[in-house]
Amino acid sequence: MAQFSLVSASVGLITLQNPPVNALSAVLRQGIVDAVEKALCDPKVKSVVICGQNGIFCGGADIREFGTNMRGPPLIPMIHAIESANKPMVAAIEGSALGGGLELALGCHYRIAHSQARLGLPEVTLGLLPAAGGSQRLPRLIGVPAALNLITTGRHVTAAEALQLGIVDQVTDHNTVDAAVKFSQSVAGQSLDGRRISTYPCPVQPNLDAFFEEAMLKVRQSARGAIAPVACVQAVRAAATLPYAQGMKREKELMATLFTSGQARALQYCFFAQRAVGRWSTPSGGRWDTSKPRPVHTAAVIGLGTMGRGITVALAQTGLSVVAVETQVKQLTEAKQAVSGMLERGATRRGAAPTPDRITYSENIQAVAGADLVIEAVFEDMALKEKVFRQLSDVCKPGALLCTNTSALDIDHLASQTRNPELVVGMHFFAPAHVMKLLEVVYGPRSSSQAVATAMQLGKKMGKISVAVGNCRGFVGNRMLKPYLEQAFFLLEEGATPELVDRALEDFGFPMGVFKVSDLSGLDVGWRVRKADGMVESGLSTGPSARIRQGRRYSPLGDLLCEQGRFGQKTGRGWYLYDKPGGRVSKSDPWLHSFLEEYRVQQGLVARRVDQQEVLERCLFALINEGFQILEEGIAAGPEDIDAIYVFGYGWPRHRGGPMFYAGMVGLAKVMERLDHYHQAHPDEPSLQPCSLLRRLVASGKKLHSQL
Ligand SMILES: CC(C)(COP(=O)(O)OP(=O)(O)OC[C@H]1O[C@@H](n2cnc3c(N)ncnc32)[C@H](O)[C@@H]1OP(=O)(O)O)[C@@H](O)C(=O)NCCC(=O)NCCSC(=O)CC(=O)CCCCCCCCCCCCC(=O)O
Ligand SMILES: NC(=O)C1=CN([C@@H]2O[C@H](COP(=O)(O)OP(=O)(O)OC[C@H]3O[C@@H](n4cnc5c(N)ncnc54)[C@H](O)[C@@H]3O)[C@@H](O)[C@H]2O)C=CC1
Repeated sequence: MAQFSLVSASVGLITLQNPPVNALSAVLRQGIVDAVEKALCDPKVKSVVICGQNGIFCGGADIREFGTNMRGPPLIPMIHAIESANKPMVAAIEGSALGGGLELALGCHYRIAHSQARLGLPEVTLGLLPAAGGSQRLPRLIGVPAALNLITTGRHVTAAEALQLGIVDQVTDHNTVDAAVKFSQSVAGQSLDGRRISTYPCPVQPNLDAFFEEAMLKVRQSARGAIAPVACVQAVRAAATLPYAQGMKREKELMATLFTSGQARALQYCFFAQRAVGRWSTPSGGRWDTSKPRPVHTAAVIGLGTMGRGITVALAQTGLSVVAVETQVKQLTEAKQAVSGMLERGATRRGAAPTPDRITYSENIQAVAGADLVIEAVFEDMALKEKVFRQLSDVCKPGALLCTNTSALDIDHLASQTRNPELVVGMHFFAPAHVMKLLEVVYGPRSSSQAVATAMQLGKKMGKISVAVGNCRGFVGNRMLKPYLEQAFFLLEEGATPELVDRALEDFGFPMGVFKVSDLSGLDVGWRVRKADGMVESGLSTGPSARIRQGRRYSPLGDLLCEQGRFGQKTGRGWYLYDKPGGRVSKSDPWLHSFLEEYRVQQGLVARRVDQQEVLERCLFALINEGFQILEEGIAAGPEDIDAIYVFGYGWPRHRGGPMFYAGMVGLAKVMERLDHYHQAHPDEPSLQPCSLLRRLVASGKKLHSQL
């Protein structure tokens, strides 16, 4: 609802009341309409202030209403009524003014913001555009380039930037409502003619056609198939070229195409999934709302290679004291330099002071004795990790949490090396650890709920999307990656090229195809794992048995490349060619194509035409099938957990909602039918056999997601 009160004898104060973020639900919209009418009819009221309760102006339209039969007064006439009022309407912005919230404020004649407030039009991140006049008013207020930037990226701006851009009229460090009330009194009675943004001409944009062509090219490149950014550019173009009323018509048409789109549903699902994963639970009864995390003031990191360095930076940036241990002197020296460089660059980006003084370096594990939490990031070698965990168990103070950043190894086995296995969890960061948003918190059967709660809370403080998952080989993300990679290799054997497979995946929306990613992370990483698993036989034998390992189809292609010293970008050659070792730009490699042809001849394989659809179905459905298996085993608590992991850690296109949501969009029956089809053609590939949960869901007609 919206509360109306008279303050300072002549100011009508309208307070938006819909916790937690004052989203513009039907009830709130009705409340605003009623309160505005009251204020305009009351002769005692000379000016009006609109604010939000509990320190937040408004988080925008109520996203939960989308997709339902929306009732209540529509936003657009409500905002027009505010703008056309003959008494000054002032928005008092505290906390956030986002989406419809900012559009409401843009309908007001003046905007006063608290210095800590943040403003933005994030609709594009939900697959929409600012369709309550935002796409037409903002360019008129701040000019086309600045408005286009905010609308196509959805980024939030600080109050200071909003003032500089001209979105707000004043910024205060004091009580925003008091400041707005005073301000409204000072302008009461003045003409409002120059204050109605819809009447402003849009500032002239030089070289309009070229400007919008370039803008469209840019969003198409970065949107990777997302439709909302494209519609946002079209809407702003309408603002720049059409009178306001016609621009509004165009805004509405564009919104109509977005509003019911699958992409909007997927993006809105991601918004809630990102929040849902914070409400974790474990099979042993641990829960987010009943488990109390332990305080963490000092953290330690063991091993300062690629991951340890990033983790150290992320911890220091969170404000913790960090003890960083590395046994190799050369690595330690390099790590110190790298960490201070990363901290400096991070501070420059955020406009904050660097924080290297919070880090103590040591070559000796004894230095971690005072830490509340330790994260081990030494080589992926079980014997080494066992030794480190035994040492930690001896050295650390009682109650210290012992975490491992292992990508795949058994957490419970590591816990068994310590005196307090209940204090051991996985904290699986993703490279680069100070940048990537995802953190898998892996609990073993003996991990205490307090240990899980502590790691989850620390992840949140570090700005990560933390997802609690059970203990199995590869946990959730890497486990699902295995069948995906496997299918990509098989497709090469059957006639595809790395370019074809990557193109299909990139067209689907991944930032990089599977072979480019392999080149980036290093082909030797998987090779080492396959060797440790006893899968690698050196040299190439021929005949079908050469491609069967442990009773299932196996492709030695990756191993053969590694034997040639082709480790990817680091060696300048992998699935692609690079101009030098460490080069970043991939080129098609004729050698690789001849190699594939020779390999097929040697193996008696006849290349056939593989199309993009087969690439997507085999790679993605095999990955999704593993996701169902993971759900069935209870390794992930729900589909949101898997989807969040893939969207935030593996580049799954957000506008497709994550693999499990995508399966629902495609239709579970179709996914199962295609898997069955491919499994019949390839009976030696168990990852193509639909798992029993998928079969049961299809048989019962049940859905995995209530949104679908
Ligand atoms: C606001 C925040 C910055 C706060 O952050 P924080 O404090 O960290 O809290 P959170 O944990 O994020 O949130 C707490 C809690 O609140 C829920 N929540 C947050 N925002 C919303 C919201 N807007 N709606 C509903 N619920 C919300 C959140 O989920 C949490 O709950 P939980 O999930 O249970 O844990 C932060 O929350 C934030 O960033 N929020 C989102 C801001 C945002 O994106 N706003 C934009 C919303 S979209 C919008 O405003 C669009 C419009 O206004 C346009 C409307 C026009 C509609 C016209 C329709 C016409 C259609 C025509 C087509 C016709 C088709 C046809 O012809 O049929
Ligand atoms: N590289 C990646 O992309 C990711 C790696 N991981 C995991 O993180 C862990 C570390 O991986 P990377 O950082 O890539 O390895 P790395 O090889 O870059 O670094 C490991 C570091 O540990 C040091 N070290 C070895 N034994 C030590 C000991 N006893 N005490 C202190 N330091 C010791 C080494 O000298 C080296 O500097 C592995 O378990 C890996 O599986 C997890 C996610 C992603």
